Amino acid sequence: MQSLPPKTPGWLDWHPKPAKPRLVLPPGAVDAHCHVFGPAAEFPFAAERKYTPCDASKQQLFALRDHLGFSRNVIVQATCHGADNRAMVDACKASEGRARGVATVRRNVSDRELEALHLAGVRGVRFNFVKRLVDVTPQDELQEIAERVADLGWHVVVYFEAEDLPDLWHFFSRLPTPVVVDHMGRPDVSKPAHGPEFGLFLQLMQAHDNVWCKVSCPERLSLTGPQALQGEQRAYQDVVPFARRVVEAFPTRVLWGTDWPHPNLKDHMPDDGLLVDFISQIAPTPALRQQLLVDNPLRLYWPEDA
Ligand SMILES: O=C(O)c1cc(C(=O)O)oc(=O)c1
Repeated sequence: MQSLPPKTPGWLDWHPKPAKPRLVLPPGAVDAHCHVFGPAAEFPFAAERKYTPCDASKQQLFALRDHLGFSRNVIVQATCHGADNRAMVDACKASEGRARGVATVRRNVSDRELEALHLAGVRGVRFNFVKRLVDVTPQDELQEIAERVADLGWHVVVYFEAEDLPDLWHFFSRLPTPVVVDHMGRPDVSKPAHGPEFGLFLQLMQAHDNVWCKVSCPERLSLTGPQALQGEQRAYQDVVPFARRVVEAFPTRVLWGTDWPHPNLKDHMPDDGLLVDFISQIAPTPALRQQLLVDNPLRLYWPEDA
């Protein structure tokens, strides 16, 4: 039997026993950002990966979905699988229509491969600019991919660090699809939510009505906590002003996701039930939560049901 690669040193596995959220989610709520990892024995990780995670299977993801009270998932291709979308596609196909996917593809992807991804439930591609996660793909290659997937009605998900937005602004501005920004463009939350750095991100959304934002990953962005552990209902206070600004300014273009199984967290692994409770701090009214968790993700991923 082939031996499996060891996890990256210091790797934190997902929370084994998350609480039941206190927040009652609206019917039809979508966890619009989560991943599957392997299982490595069935779906090996990519040679070019920058980390080796624990396994996080589709069955475990669907069990979490049900436990937290979500109806559907959007499964985003994780960088540890490179452009080998088999684990994500397998999960989408097994979901009985309750999961859509976001893939990673290279310039040489064929039209038939794109069609097969579409049939499996894929509705977007992910472009990653975070240097600790991927080697840079030239922008002309990404532009070409964006133009091809635009014809399928897909969108582009982008992941980048706030300090890189000035350099990426022009590229993002020209993309011919909806553009969904992961994790609020990773603001440095030690800087003010009303300051120039986050202001530039808000300007991007203001200037381009095809730009959407995932108000996700407070556990990744927070510097001072408190962490979503041990029943904490007011977790990640330092992230709240950022996410709340986006939700209130652009209520029709925000999405939320758990980011389960939370790759590369270094200091703690959040309780996913308490992460769901965090939503009430950033989308304080039922109307905002209906848009964030149901109406917006349906428009993008299940337009036939919207
Ligand atoms: O910040 C991260 O480490 C991270 C990594 C990945 C991935 O490896 O795909 O996805 C995410 O949404 C976040």
